[in-house]
This record gives sequence, structure tokens and C-alpha cells, in this order.
Amino acid sequence: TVSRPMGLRGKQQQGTSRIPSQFHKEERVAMKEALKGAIQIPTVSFSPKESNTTALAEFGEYIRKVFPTVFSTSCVQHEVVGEYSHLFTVQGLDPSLQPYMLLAHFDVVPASEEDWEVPPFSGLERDGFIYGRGTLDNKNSVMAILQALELLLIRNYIPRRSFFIALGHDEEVSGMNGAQKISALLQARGIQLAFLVDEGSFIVDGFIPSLKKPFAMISVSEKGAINLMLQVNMTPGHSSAPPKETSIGILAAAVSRLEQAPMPNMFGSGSLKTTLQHLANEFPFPTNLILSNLWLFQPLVSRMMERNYVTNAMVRTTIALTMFNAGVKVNVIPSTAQATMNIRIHPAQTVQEVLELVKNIVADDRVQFHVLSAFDSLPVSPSDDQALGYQLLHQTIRSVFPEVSVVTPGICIGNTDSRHFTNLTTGIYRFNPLYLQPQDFSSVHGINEKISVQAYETQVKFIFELIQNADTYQRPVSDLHEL
Ligand SMILES: CCCCCCCCCCCCCCCCCC(=O)N[C@@H](Cc1ccccc1)C(=O)O
Ligand SMILES: [Zn+2]
Ligand SMILES: [Zn+2]
Repeated sequence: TVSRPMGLRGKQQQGTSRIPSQFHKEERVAMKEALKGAIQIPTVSFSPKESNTTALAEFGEYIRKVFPTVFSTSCVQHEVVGEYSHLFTVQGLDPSLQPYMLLAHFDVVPASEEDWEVPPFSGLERDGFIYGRGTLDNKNSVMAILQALELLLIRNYIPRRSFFIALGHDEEVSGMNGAQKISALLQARGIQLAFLVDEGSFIVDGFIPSLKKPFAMISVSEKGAINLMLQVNMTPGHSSAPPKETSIGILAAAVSRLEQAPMPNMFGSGSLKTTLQHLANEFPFPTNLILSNLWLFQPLVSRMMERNYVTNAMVRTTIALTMFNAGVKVNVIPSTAQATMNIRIHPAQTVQEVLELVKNIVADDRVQFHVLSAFDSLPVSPSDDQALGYQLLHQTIRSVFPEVSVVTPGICIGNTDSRHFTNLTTGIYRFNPLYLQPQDFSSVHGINEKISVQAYETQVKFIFELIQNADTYQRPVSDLHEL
């Protein structure tokens, strides 16, 4: 499918000429150095209660220093929210246009020095790549958004459509103090957004072996989640005379049953089916035929999707055992054993349905269930011809990445700060304008996270174009006739 963005025409905004996304050599050097400096500030979120607050504050000082025009232009207002997060309001010339939001986060997950080829907070450049924690998740977006705005303002660009830039400081530990407070603040001000763009998907390359060409996936929803703790209490005692069953044994058997019984495959009622239908013609024979006839081959394709961890996560609710605690001494049988799991809910299921399934699989009354937190999957944002945010992303992908022939809606298997903004818009799109291969995906929250200098420049270019495209949008002619 060579899909074209509908409803957008490449017209210039009246009175303001389009600014080409070409950057001088000095600007390109400055932009990569600015990213390196951002990586060097260890803005680590360890837990909801523990983060490197010195680094979070330093980051605020840093962006003031490297983006002076953003902070000194009268059409841009800046506020600190929740102590460390940042909200920029860029006032456009035309108040009749509904504002949008660009969202990103600058906290990062921890990184242990010894496993990396280069120190994770060095921002070192090697063979055309900048290394470090946050280069893909998500300081690249934070810096690229501010960089693009800085460059537009330096060129005297005045936006027509107002927009917000929200930069969260605690996304990696749930976003309750950053994104959620920004959302509440804007709601109190009566703001409704036309759409919002956040992290969460990419131009994906090499995740499906027979698909040789990369394609852009814009995530229009994200999975729900449950953090669930299972606990077994039994009588403690001397290990020399053990009972037939212990708290540890009972709990281990319960979690093993969960691992052995995956949740049902929901391929038929999920967005991966739509994604694959968009991609059908990109596959060689006979896969193209199979994907074009899912009415017949759905059972086969749904099983194929289970073979890879990422596509498996797109077709079902997954359960990851992440913490297991019991016992304090080698000759003491402990009274309590606890296992904590992180469940990611497929949009076709609810929190309640999943909890019921889990209870039925565990099927042991001695196992207690403690729901630590839970939320359903996020609403599906529109991706039709009239969906402004989706169409603007589509248009911008086609102009900045002309080699990418397919743009498709998809689902984000992780959670993002964007989930705190459902009160402000129905158009939430998760897309990072970067190529992502399976090895890059492993580096996110893993080791040797890196971004190529060229990819970062392209990300800046993408946002530079997106902001201008948001100002030149015109409703399709067919729509106007209906008025
Ligand atoms: C046709 C199929 C093709 C396959 C495409 C493969 C695409 C792979 C792209 C995957 C991108 C996943 C990006 C996920 C971003 C999630 C960010 C994140 O880690 N968020 C945390 C947030 C969180 C939530 C709650 C508590 C603490 C943190 C997360 O754990 O989800
Ligand atoms: Zn992230
Ligand atoms: Zn992350």
C-alpha cells in the first residue's frame, strides 16, 4: 500500500513563507554537541520515590543555556511544573486554530558502567554515533523538539497554530509528578488539544524476517497494565523437619502455571491485524497472499506472530515475573513468599477479565492476590482521513523519509506519559522519527544505547517540518463542500 496522507495540501501558510529544513555546518555541530551535553547529565529515575534530583535541576539550567532563543522569545512562555518538569506554551498567531502538544521525557533508567562499551553518561561520539543512556529514550526527543523550535525562532518563524511542549521528569517511574501534573494544569486552564505526539513507536526495520523494507508505525493506542503481587503465608518452622509444602513451593508452582499458560491470542481483535493488512503488499509471495486473505489464514498468521517476543506482545496480554522474595536464613522455613508480576493488557481485554483468568490459572486459595496498580488499555486514536494529528505525521514522514512507503497505525506495547493526557485529546500519537532495528530495541533500557548523528539531525528536521505542517493544514475540499 502506497498510502498518501489525505486532506493535507502542501500549501504555504498565507503571509509566511516556508522555511527550508536545511542547517548550516555550525548549527549541525552545535546540535549534536547539545545532545551530548544532555546525555552527560545523569537524570536517573530509580523508583517513584528516588531520583537524581540534582541532575533533574541541572537539566533545567542546561536547556536554558543551550536554547537561549526559546527562553527569550516573547511568544514562548515557560513554566516549571512538579518541581522539575517543563511546560512551554508557544503562542500562535491564529487563535482559531486548536493547539497541539509535543511531549517527551528527560529522565532515564539506570545504567551500570561496567556492561557498556563506553560510559553510559559520557555522550561520547564514536564512528558517527553518540552513545549514552537516553540517546533513544528519550533525551533525543526532548533535545530535538527544543532544537527545532530554537532554529525556527532564529529564522524569525512565527507559528500560526499554538502548541505546547511538555517535558516530563519522571516518565520512567509512571509520570505522576510530571506529565500528570502538566495535564491537570492544562485541564484547569480549559485547554483542549487537537492532538499530541509522544514517544512509543518508530520506523521499524527487521522485526518481521520476510519483510525487507522498513515501515513507519504510528501507535494509536497502548496496552493496559497490572502490577500484581501474589503472596503465600504458611506456618514457619525448622528446616530439619519440613512440611510437604512450603510457602515458597506453593508460590513457585503457582507462578510456573502462569508461565506455562499464556493468555489467549487476541490477534483477530487487535490492531496488529490492521497493521499487517496495510503491509500485505510489501511481503514476497506467498505471504502477501496470506496477509491479503486473513479471513482464511488468520489462525496461521496469529500463530506466526507468537514466534517473536515483540509481535507476541502485540497479540496477547503478557505476564512478566519481575520480583520474587522469600526467606532470610538457610535453615528457617519462611512464613511468607511473595512474587510480583508486571502484566500488560491487550486492548481486547480488561483489567477485571485478566485478573479472573490469572486467578483461574493459579487455582489455589492459599495464594493471595494484591493488585498494586492497574489500568485498562488506552483509547484508540483516530487514523482516518480526518484525523489531523495522524495525517500531519503521515505527511511529514513522507516528506522527510521519502524512502518509507508504508505508514500504518499500530499499538505501543509499553506505556508512555501520553496516557496522562486522555482528558485533553482523543488524538494521541506515539511516534519517534527514527529507524529502529531489533538490536536498537534491546539497547533501550539495555546496554550501549546510541543514536547516529545523522539520525538525530533527521529527527530535528522532522520536528522542524512538523511544526510548519501543523500551520499549513487545510481541511479537505470534500469536507468544505459539506458545510
Ligand atoms: C508488524 C509488527 C512489527 C513489530 C514492530 C515492533 C515495534 C517495536 C517498537 C517497540 C517500541 C516500544 C517502545 C515502548 C516505549 C515505552 C516506554 C517505557 O518503557 N515506559 C515504561 C513506563 C512506565 C510505566 C509504569 C511504571 C513505570 C514506567 C513502561 O514500563 O512501559
Ligand atoms: Zn521513554
Ligand atoms: Zn524508557
